[in-house]
Amino acid sequence: MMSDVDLKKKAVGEKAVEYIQDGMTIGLGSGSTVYWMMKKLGALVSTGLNVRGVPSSLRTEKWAKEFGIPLVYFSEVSRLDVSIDGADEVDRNFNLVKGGGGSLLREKLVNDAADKRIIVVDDSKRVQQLGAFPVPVEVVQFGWENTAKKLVSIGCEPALRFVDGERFVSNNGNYILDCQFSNISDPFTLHEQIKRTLGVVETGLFLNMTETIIVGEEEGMTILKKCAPVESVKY
Ligand SMILES: O=C[C@H](O)[C@H](O)[C@H](O)COP(=O)(O)O
Repeated sequence: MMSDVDLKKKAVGEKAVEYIQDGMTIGLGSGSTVYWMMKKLGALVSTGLNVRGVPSSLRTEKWAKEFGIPLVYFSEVSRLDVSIDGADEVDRNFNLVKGGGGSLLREKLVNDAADKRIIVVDDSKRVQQLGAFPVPVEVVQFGWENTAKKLVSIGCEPALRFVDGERFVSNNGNYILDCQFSNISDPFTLHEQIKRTLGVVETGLFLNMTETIIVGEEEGMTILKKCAPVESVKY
């Protein structure tokens, strides 16, 4: 049986597919919420919807192939019509923490190329202020220990990510440092500080990178849109 959280993820993932129209090129995000969007999208493709997707991770690429979603190389498209992605935290200013699954760099590249960016989350991801979830920071492997020390000096506790007892290596061949800050009052300044650190490739702070957030709740969902009234969908 599916857990309550999984039911919420499934509901918002499937809802996001309503934003997709025939002929669109779609940025396919990563993670367990996006999985449901892709499954539904695959079903629509099998009944004739004509779309193509750019995957933001190898796992997403695998799912796309499994669900029959046609893919196109990122290098072959200049813009995407829409991107649909998950997040680890969303604040009320539409800023996000992403990268819990380690796909932040490709996700940022893909989302940045989209004309419309939709985020799908369950309500446990909504926060007053970013930072309870440690900010994933992708760093080059060479000299990562020194990069980590530099990050300590800007006020965080970085932890090298391990998965199944092994050092996690991103799809780009880099390590991830999960950086716990005690308080992220200004995510924009923090992002710039981290980016200026030698050895850092990208941060999981996605700032001003979405206009629509679909939040799955117990009895429905809330659709948050920048500069538009909140929509409530009840079951
Ligand atoms: O690197 C992973 C991504 O940023 C995911 O979109 C994020 O971690 C949310 O994943 P999930 O939908 O599985 O909670």
